[in-house]
Amino acid sequence: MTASLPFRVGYGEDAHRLSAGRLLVLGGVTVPAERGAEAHSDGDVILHTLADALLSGVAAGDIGQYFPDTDAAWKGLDSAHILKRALEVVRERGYLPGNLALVVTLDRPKLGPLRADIAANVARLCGLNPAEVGLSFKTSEGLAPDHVQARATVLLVRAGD
Ligand SMILES: Nc1ccn([C@@H]2O[C@H](COP(=O)(O)O)[C@@H](O)[C@H]2O)c(=O)n1
Ligand SMILES: C[C@@]1(CO)OP(=O)(O)OP(=O)(O)OC[C@H]1O
Repeated sequence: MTASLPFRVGYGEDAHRLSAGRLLVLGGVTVPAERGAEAHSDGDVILHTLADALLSGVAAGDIGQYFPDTDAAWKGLDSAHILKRALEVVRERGYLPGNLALVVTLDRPKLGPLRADIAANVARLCGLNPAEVGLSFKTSEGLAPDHVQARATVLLVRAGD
């Protein structure tokens, strides 16, 4: 792919069921919670959705193609590795992340007190300033109390511009 466009946009989503005995990891930060995400990996919906958004921005598929959940090698995987691979693909195609807009839907616990920590860690993993990481939290208003979900939009900027 030639980097013909100065900017590209990417979008991603991910959701996991909440279950007892699992850690709740969001943006690489372990959140004190009674339940965590059921998943093949660590179930970090922020990093999964972000990696999918990055890949979609350069039309490079999705994380399931790079890290199939049928492969035992990825069991318990730290999702920072998934994000790292997606960032490499974006760079190989001539782009860099500009800013990120993330939304997490979770009824409990409240995530507001962890907003700065999560944004700082996501920024660090992406090589960005925390001011480039927008993080919104929503409850499902009790409509989906047993899941955690994230959505992300990313701006990609042509490298070297
Ligand atoms: N897990 C969550 C969910 C929401 N918040 C914050 O609560 C406020 C109200 O959210 P609604 O979904 O009821 O509109 C909002 O300020 C969210 O940031 C939260 O901290 N943790
Ligand atoms: C990350 C992978 C691989 O460990 O598994 P999960 O942790 O279950 O996550 P999901 O968001 O369903 O998608 C991608 C998978 O291939």
